[in-house]
Amino acid sequence: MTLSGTQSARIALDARPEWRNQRRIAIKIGSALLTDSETGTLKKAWLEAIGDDVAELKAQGREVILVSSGAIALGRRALGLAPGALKLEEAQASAAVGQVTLAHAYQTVFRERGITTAQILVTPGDTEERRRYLNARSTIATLLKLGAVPVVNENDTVATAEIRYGDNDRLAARVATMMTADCLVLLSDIDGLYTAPPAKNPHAQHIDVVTQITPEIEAMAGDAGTELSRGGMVTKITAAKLAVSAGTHMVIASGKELHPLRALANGAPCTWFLASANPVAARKRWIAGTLEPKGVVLIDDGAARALRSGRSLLPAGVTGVSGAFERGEAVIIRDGHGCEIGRGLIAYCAEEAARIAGRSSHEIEATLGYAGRAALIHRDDLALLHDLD
Ligand SMILES: Nc1ncnc2c1ncn2[C@@H]1O[C@H](COP(=O)(O)OP(=O)(O)O)[C@@H](O)[C@H]1O
Ligand SMILES: N[C@@H](CCC(=O)OP(=O)(O)O)C(=O)O
Repeated sequence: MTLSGTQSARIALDARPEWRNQRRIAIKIGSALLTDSETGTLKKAWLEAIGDDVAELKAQGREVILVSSGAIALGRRALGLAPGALKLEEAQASAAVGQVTLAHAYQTVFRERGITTAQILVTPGDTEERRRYLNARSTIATLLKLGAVPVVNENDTVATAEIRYGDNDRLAARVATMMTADCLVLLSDIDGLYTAPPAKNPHAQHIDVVTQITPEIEAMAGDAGTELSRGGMVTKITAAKLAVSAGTHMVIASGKELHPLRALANGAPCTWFLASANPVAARKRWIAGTLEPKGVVLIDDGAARALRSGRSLLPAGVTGVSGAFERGEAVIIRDGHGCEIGRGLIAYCAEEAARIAGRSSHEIEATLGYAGRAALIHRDDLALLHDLD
């Protein structure tokens, strides 16, 4: 049976995922939390408290990715722009100024806690186009492996109206799903979703858990955004749809008080949107079922055994390549009998893949003239038939 929104509101709190089981966590921080709307400056004490919270999460062995807004809000005041709506070019100029302040503030506060931060500026193309998606994913994965905290924002200075997210809620959902995060936390000025916009509906009720995003749930969001914050609840629900369909839980929690992540761990009120699958399984299904394969890679028996035991596909095990594909596109992998054993996102275009087929990884540089990735298909980008339900 499908639960409606109001039924899901009555689901017992024990339906919430355990906070302690969330190993890779993306956290979105909105402009209104981080900046003072009167002075257009950073709220230093708030950022210090987030630094403490993230340090605690990292000490528990978790990986943290921050998606932080605030560049436009910080930059506009420095440029002397009057309050009110900004033209696109003014917003972009403000972001160029404010992003420097923002990145420096994170670097300073986190360094005091022994944490290295890294700035990642992305456009929708970087998270959605296959070729660039692999680059963004692999850079962020490397930073996480090395213990750093990536601080992501949209590359507002170059993104034009048609090709930008515009709000960081959806950007955060894309980043979280691209990184197969277990959960995405949207820190907001409100402690979750209510049955109606609370400012206009004093009797609106708080919703603890959403198991399915029905039209009834979507209708609960009011108008989008304010001058300082772009999305309102509308973009948060869109973000929730993106997240849960890719296996990432999403939670909306209040960031108004200091130490909001500690509060979340201690059971503060919030709204969880539940994903039905885990993010790794959901990504494998996406690779296997959603993407249209653009080519075929034939592999030998040794490579087939290596893949089945969880290894990446190296060029040495490839006996043939066909089709026209770009780096990052999906291909079918067939064994020596011509049977499909799985699909994957390939790290080289068709022409390059054919040239390195059968060669060992250390010959890649001499063959192609540049040092590419050792694996033709990384194990994280593989979906083998025997792994799928
Ligand atoms: N059904 C709803 N439940 C909760 N908040 C809602 C709802 N509909 C609209 N809102 C508004 O959405 C706001 C949060 O979004 P927003 O201002 O964009 O915050 P942020 O800066 O955190 O992205 C709330 O303060 C509230 O006014
Ligand atoms: N990329 C923009 C953020 C835009 C945005 O989504 O703001 P918010 O609604 O505060 O999360 C900036 O840094 O100003």
